Amino acid sequence: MFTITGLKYRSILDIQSLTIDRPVSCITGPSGSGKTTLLRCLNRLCEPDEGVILYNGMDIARTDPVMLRRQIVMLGQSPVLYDGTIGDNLQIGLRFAQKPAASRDRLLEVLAGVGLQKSPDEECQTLSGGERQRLCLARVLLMDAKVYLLDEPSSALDKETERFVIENLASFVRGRGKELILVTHSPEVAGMYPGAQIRLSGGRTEGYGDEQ
Ligand SMILES: Nc1ncnc2c1ncn2[C@@H]1O[C@H](COP(=O)(O)OP(=O)(O)OP(=O)(O)O)[C@@H](O)[C@H]1O
Repeated sequence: MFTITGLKYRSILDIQSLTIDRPVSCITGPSGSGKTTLLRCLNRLCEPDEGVILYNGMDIARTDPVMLRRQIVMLGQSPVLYDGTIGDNLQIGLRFAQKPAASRDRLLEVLAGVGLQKSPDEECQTLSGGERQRLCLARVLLMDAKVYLLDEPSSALDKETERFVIENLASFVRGRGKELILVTHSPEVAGMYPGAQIRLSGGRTEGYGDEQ
């Protein structure tokens, strides 16, 4: 759960009060309204000029950023794939986080969770844009974080795959007491969580869920 008070970041964000307390929340709003910036503030990739962000009651400004980002992981809009196999690309996030490597069964499980029916041994150079996006998503899910901040995770997917992936993500976080906050331009995705939309306009919140 995040509690945001008096948040200001440059001239981009000005949020007086916002509590994000649902298992799955969507940040929506026009291009340039500050959605990515808000997401980045939640794991200290952006440091606000003013205001306080509490995560489960803890002031994130007073938390070690590396420790914080182990619990609160972010997947940006243009994640990087490395040369090598699908398996290499899945394990690399764990290696960077100094976590033990995942078993082959676990790799297959996360790939299935994002609807990617590929072998971990396959090279990733030939993957399509939507397959690459899902591989990056699977890499982040392997991190076993408490909160997943996902910036347009389904932008390259067809509607059917999008629904499959987002529903799987939602049941993954709900089943394990985790949280998912995703930025989306997709009316279909936002429509799946009508009570949990944070609507941003010009860096200000227009409402969250039933608050409006
Ligand atoms: N580090 C920065 N320095 C200056 N301006 C920035 C910085 N980061 C973002 N901006 C500007 O802040 C505004 C909000 O950007 P942001 O990426 O948060 O928007 P967004 O709502 O996620 O947009 P989109 O839907 O197009 O991804 C934009 O006008 C952007 O150009």
